[in-house]
Amino acid sequence: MCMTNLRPADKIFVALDYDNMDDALRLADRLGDTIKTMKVGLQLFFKSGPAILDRLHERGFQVFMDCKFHDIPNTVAGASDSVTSHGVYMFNVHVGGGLEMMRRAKQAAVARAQALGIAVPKVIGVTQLTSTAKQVLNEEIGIPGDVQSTVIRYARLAQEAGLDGVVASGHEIEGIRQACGDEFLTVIPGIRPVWAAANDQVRIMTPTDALRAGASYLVIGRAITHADDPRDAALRILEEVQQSEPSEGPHQ
Ligand SMILES: O=c1ccn([C@@H]2O[C@H](COP(=O)(O)O)[C@@H](O)[C@H]2O)c(=O)[nH]1
Repeated sequence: MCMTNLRPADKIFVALDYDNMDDALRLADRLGDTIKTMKVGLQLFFKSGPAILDRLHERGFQVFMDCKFHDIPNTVAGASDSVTSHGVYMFNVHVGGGLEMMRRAKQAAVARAQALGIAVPKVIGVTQLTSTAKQVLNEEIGIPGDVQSTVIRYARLAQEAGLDGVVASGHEIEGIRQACGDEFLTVIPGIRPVWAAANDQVRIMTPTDALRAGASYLVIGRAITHADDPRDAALRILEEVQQSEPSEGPHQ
């Protein structure tokens, strides 16, 4: 699928990082006429269980299940089978789990989706978290060199395993596209409009710059969810990115 044909709003995933389903659904409902995909992470999932996926699907949203599986191949295959049975649009695994783990995740997703006659979810590899700085990578995690080189190496590995794309920061989009091609998805968190706080994110980029760099999708949480008026913040972000994509005129 050519991501460049998507409307800017369809490239934005809103991170529903809430501790209860009511707040999550309230925000989703406020954005439902604009945003198509909601991201469910572990905080919300542990409180709501799979019911949150059903409630979002009933409302017509696609779901990116951000569970970041990282375990032995057999366990990740089982988890991938289970998450696929919920009809999610996308889920992710850590590239650090290795080739076999990623291959098994993808195979399990394909097998379960085919058995159910549903679309195969996009399986995405997490490279290095956007909260990770070079110093942390080198001195705590123990990987030498710059973040960009590691992210690109991980992206190549994810592609070799048959994954559909990777999670990375905006700063690595160009390198990933050069290494893995334009069809390989880049899912980009650490997105911060100039008017939003960085919080715990380190490798940040504005929505406009990330889309200009070729991001397939942007993941945006607190810039929207912690705003005084989350809907207004989402619309402001959309206005900013639409101005940077003049060719998208008819969809705006
Ligand atoms: O490297 C990563 C991987 C995942 N995330 C997730 O994205 C959102 C970002 O939220 P913000 O509030 O916009 O910072 C959050 O749910 C993370 O778990 C990430 O930030 N970085």
